[in-house]
Formats: sequence, structure tokens, C-alpha cells
Amino acid sequence: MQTVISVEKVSKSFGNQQVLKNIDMLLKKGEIIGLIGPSGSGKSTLINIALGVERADSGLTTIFGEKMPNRMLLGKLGYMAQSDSLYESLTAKENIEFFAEMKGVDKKLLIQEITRVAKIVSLENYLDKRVSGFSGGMKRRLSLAIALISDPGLLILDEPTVGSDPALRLQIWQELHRMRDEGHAILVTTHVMDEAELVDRVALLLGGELIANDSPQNLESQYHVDSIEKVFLKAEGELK
Ligand SMILES: Nc1ncnc2c1ncn2[C@@H]1O[C@H](COP(=O)(O)OP(=O)(O)OP(=O)(O)O)[C@@H](O)[C@H]1O
Repeated sequence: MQTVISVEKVSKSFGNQQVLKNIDMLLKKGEIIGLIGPSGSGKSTLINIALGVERADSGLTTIFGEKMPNRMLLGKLGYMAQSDSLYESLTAKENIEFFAEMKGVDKKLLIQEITRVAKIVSLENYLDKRVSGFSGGMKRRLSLAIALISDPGLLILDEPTVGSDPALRLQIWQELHRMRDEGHAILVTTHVMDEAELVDRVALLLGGELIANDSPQNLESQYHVDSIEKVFLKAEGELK
């Protein structure tokens, strides 16, 4: 399978704090990787380095075989950051429209595309409402809708389901699985351990190192436990 994100021997320090130590990670087409780790373990830093927003001290990262940042790749990539960057004074529809135009979506297909992505996150009835009146969860969902514009080959989602209720989480995960089955590559971070059971591979960052990188089933049998939550606790030394 084609490699979509390649991270090779990446290290990064902020001052004298080493956040990432010699990280290797591959994300392939048709695969969902769940990047998990305690708060402050470097998940966002690793994503920012892969996206070319942050510079690694050493090592090499590529996306679709190209060094980032690379404008040519923007249309193939959907990114949802940990904090929403939305235009509060605009409506949800105007926000999606703005980003869709930036991504070069054909004007004739714009309405169809807005409706498609809004439906996935159950915001189709709020399209004409201003974002300033949205709850935190609604803003997360709008950010996810924006990341899904033009069905990108790679999705990078930092905590996509924060503020979503269980039914909506299920709907979002069904959509992620559908995209994966169609051959998209997805990198997702989450603090919700139930969600880590739904990925193809769990990448566990701890103490600056990727201490596990395998399917949820393999990790559970390796750690002799029955959930990823327990793998996580055991790896952290909390569970005997
Ligand atoms: N620009 C920066 N300057 C200095 N320190 C930074 C910077 N960015 C991140 N850090 C530090 O690097 C560490 C990793 O941060 P990062 O945001 O990557 O963690 P995370 O795993 O994404 O956390 P969370 O789960 O809370 O989002 C933290 O200790 C953070 O304070």
C-alpha cells in the first residue's frame, strides 16, 4: 500500500525539554492510525512537524512523498486543528464556502459539497446561523466539516469528536471508516479510549517515544488486557 505520511527518525526539543525522540511512523493509504498519549506527550507537535508548520531538530517527514509545507498538496489534505479557526461573524455555510473556495472546489458543485459535509456532522439545519452563537461542540463539528471538503486523500484530525454526543460520535466514526474503506488515509488523535478501539493501528506516545504501534487487538493481547484504556494505563505504569 502507498505510504501517505512518512516520519523518519524525528526528534524535537523545546528549550531543554525533549518532546520527541527518534520517532518513526508510517501512515498508509486505506488506514486509520490513532495517535494517543498523555496530555503534553507531543501528539500535536508530531502532527505540526508532519504538516511542516513546526521544524524538527532532526529527521525527515514527507506527505504523499513530498516535503512539507507544499501548496500543491493542500487540496489533497484535510486538517482539523485542536483549536477551531472559524470566522465567528459569518454563518456556518459562509465558513464552509470560504474554505471550499480556497481549496478550489468548482463553483457549480459548491452547494452540493456544503450540504454533503454539513450532513456528515449533523449541521445541515444550522447552515444559516452565525458561528458566534454556536456551542463548542458545534464549532468542532463545523471544523470537521471543513476538513472533509473535497473528500481529501489524507485527513489529519486532532481531537475531532470533542463535544459530540455518543450518537454523533458513532456517525463520525462511520464516516471515517467509510473513507478509510475507500482508500483514504487518516491520522486521528483522541483522548477517548473507546475510540482508540476503532482504529487500525494505535500509535502510543510516551516519554517522547513511540512505545507501541500496532492494531488494538495485538496490543491488547501483548499487554494481556481487554481494552486500549488498560494498555494505556499499563504502559504508563498505573496498572499492574
Ligand atoms: N511552541 C512551543 N514552545 C515551547 N513548548 C512547546 C511548544 N509547543 C509544545 N510545547 C511543549 O511540548 C510538549 C508537547 O506538547 P503537545 O501540544 O505536542 O502535546 P499533546 O500530546 O498534543 O498534548 P494534548 O493532548 O494536551 O493536546 C508540551 O510540554 C508543551 O508544553
